[in-house]
Amino acid sequence: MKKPSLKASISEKQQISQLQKRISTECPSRGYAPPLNQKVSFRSLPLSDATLRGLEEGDGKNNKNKVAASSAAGKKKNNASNKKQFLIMTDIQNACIPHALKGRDILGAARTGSGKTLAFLIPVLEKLFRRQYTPHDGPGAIILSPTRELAVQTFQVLRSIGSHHNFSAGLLVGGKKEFGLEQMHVPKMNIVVATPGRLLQHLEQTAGFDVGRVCLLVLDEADRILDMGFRDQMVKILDYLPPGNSNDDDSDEGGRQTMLFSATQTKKVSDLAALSLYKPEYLGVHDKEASKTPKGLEQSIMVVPLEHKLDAIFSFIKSHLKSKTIVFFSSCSQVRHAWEVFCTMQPGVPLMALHGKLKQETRTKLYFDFLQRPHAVMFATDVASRGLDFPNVDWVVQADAPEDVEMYIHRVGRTARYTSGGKALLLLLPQEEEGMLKLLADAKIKAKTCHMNPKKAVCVSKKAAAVVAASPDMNLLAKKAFKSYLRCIHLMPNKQVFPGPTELPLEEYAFSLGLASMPTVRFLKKLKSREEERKKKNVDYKLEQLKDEIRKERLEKKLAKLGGKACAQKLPSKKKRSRDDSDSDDDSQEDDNGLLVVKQTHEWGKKMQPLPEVHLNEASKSRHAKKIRIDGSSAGANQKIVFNDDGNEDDGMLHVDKPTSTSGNELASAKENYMQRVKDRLAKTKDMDRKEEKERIQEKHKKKRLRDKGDKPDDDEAGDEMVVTLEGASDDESDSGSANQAYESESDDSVEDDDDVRAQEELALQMLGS
Ligand SMILES: Nc1ncnc2c1ncn2[C@@H]1O[C@H](COP(=O)(O)OP(=O)(O)OP(=O)(O)O)[C@@H](O)[C@H]1O
Repeated sequence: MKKPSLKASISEKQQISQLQKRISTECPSRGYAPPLNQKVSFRSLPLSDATLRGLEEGDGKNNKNKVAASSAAGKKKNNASNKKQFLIMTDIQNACIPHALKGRDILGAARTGSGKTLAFLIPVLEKLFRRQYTPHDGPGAIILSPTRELAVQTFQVLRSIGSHHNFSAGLLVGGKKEFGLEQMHVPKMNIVVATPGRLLQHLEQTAGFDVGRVCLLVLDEADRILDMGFRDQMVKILDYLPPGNSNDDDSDEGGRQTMLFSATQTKKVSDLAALSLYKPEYLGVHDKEASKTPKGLEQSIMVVPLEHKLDAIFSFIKSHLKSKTIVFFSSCSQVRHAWEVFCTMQPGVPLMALHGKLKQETRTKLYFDFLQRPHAVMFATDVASRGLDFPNVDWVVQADAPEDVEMYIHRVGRTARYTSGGKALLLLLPQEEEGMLKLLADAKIKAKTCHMNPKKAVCVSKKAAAVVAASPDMNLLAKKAFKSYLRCIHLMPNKQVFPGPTELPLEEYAFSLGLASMPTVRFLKKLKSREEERKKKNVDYKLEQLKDEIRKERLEKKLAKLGGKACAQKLPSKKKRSRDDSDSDDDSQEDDNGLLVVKQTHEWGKKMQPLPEVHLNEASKSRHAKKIRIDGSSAGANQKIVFNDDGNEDDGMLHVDKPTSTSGNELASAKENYMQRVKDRLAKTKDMDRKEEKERIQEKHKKKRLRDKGDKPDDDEAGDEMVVTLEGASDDESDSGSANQAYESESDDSVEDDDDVRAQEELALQMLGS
C-alpha cells in the first residue's frame, strides 16, 4: 500500500474541495430521474481522477491473475474482455450515481445485466476518497452480496476500477479456512465486500473490527438479502453499524448512507424498516418498460413429463455443443447426479457443476473456469442465479421451474447481459404448465412454447441405470437426487403452480434417474398418510352429518305424523337448516371427494344457473313444496305454502282453518279477507324470503370461514412437521440449492419484537412519505 506524497495530498485536497462544490451545484434535486438512453459520459460527473482512470482502463485487468486454468480460446476471450472500457453510463448508472454522490439513500432497480454494480461501486469509491479514508480509519463502506461468487465478482470489479485509489479493500466470504488470517486484516479494510454470514462472524468474533466509521452500506441483490433466509443475520449486522442517514447533505454528520440494488427490488416497508432509510430515492429505470427481462433475450417454454426431464436436457446439450449454457436445478444432489451421469456419456462439450456443497476453492475455480470457456455447460443450483456476470452465455435452461417470477428473472438474466443477446428455455411439468404460464403472463413475461424435435430426442435412462448400478456412490446420489427434488417441490410455496409430490409419476421418475426401484422417502410416507387421514376425516365428518340428518328427518316425520302446530312450525326450520347445511357444504368443498358433497354441489350448481331473482323465488317455491309433502295436510297448496313454513306467526293459516261463520255472504267476505291477507302476506314473505336468503348466504359464508379456520391448524402443523422432519433428515439429505446454504448457519436467537417492528414500520412510512 503506497503512502501518498505531501504534494499529492495537497492536490488531492484541492480536487476534493472542487468535487464537493460541483456535487452541491450539479447534482439533481430529489425525485429527479433522467430520461433513458441518454449516453452520458462518466467524465461529465464530478468524479475523482483516480476513479475516471480506473473506468477508462476497464474491467477484467485483475481477473487475469486469478484465473487458475484456461484454454487457449478462453485466454483469447479474457484478453478481449481486459480491453473493456467504461466510458458511457448505462441508464441505471446515469440515474443513480448523481443522487448517490449527494449522499442520498438509494433504492435502485434495473433489469439484469444493466450495470448496477458500477452504479454502487463508483459512489463507494468517491465517498471514501472525498472523506480521505486511509487504512488506519478502518472500514468505511460495506458491500453485502447474497452469494460467495457474487461477492468475489464484485470484489474483482472493485479492484479494477479502484486500482488508482489508495484504499484497502477486502473480501470476506464463508467456507474459507483462513478465518484467523482474515481477522488480522479486517480492521484495516476500508471497503469490505462480504456475504452476510461471514461479516457477522467477524463482527462477533474479531477483536478490533470497529465498524463505527462505516458511512456507506450497500446491499446488492437487496430483495434476496432482506428476505427470510438472511433476516436474522441482517438484524444483527445492523445493530453493529452506525445509525442511518438523517441529513440531506453528504456531510460527515449525515450518518450511514444506504443503497439497495436489485433487478427485482423490494419496496416492502417492512423489509426496509430496519435499514432506517432516509427519504430514499427510488430509481426503477425500467419500471415503465414492457418487459422485465433484457431486451435481447429470447424466451421459450417446453412441457416435459418428469420422467423425461433428463432425456430433454441431454438432447438439448447434444444439439448445442457450440454453446455456453447454464442449466439450473432445484438442489445440489440433482446437479451432481446430472453431472456425473452426463459426464459418462461424453456429450462433446465440457460439463461443470456448481453448487453450495462444494469447497469454496473448488467453487471459485469452477466459476473462473466457466468464465473463460467459450463452450461449456454448467449445471448449477441457484447459487449461480443472481448477479453473476459470465460473459457470452448463450443459453439458460431451467430444468426445474423457478419458485417465483423473481427467481425466473434472475436465472434468465445470466444471459443477454448489457447489450448482448441470449436465449432461455424453461422446462415445465405438465402439472406445472397452467399455473406457471399464468404467473409469467401476469408478470408480462413473454415466452413462446416449443416442442422437442423427435428426431433429436435422446433417451438416457438405460445409460443412467448402468451408471447407477455400477457404483454404490452413484446409487446413493441418485436416491438423494430423487429425494431432494421431491422435497423441493413439496416446499414450493406456490401451491397453485406446483403439484404435490404425491401427484407425480414417482416410480417412473426414479427409473429415469437410473434407480431400479423407488426409494423410500420418509416425509412422503407421512404426507400420504396425512392426506389419507384428512380424506378419511372428511368422509367421517360427512357420514356423521348424514347420519345426523337422517336421524333428524326421522324424528321430524314422526312428529309430523302426530300433526299439530308445534310440529308444523319445527319442520320448516329443521328442513331449512338441513338444506342450508348441504348448500354450505356444496359451496366450500368443490374438491372434496365426499359422496354427498359432490352430489349436492352438482344439484346446487344447476339451481344457481338462472338469474338471481328467478332463483330466489324458485328456491322459495321448492322449499314450500317440500313442506307440503312433509306436513301431509289435506288443505290447499296456497294455505300451506307459506305461512307455517317460515316459522312466522301463522295467523292466516289459523284463521282459514277456523272459520267463524258458515253463511254465503260471510263466507264470501271471509274469502275476500283471506285473499287480501294472502296477498299481503305474499308481499311480506317475499321480502322476508329475500332477507332470509341473504341471512342464509351469510350464515353459509360464516360457516365456510369457520371451517377454513378450523382447517388451518392442520395445514400449519403439516408445514411445521415437514420442516421438523426435514431438519431431522438434514444430516445426510439437506441439499437445497438455496443461496442460504452458502453461509455458516446462525443460531436463531433473535426474537422480533412486534411492537418494535410496528414502530419502525410506522417511522419508515413517515420517512418514505415525507
Ligand atoms: N457503463 C458501462 N459500459 C460498458 N459496459 C458496462 C457498463 N456498465 C456495466 N457494463 C457491463 O455490463 C455487464 C453487466 O453489468 P452488471 O454485472 O453490473 O449488471 P447488473 O445490473 O448488476 O446485473 P444483475 O442484475 O444480473 O446483477 C458487465 O459485463 C459490465 O462489465
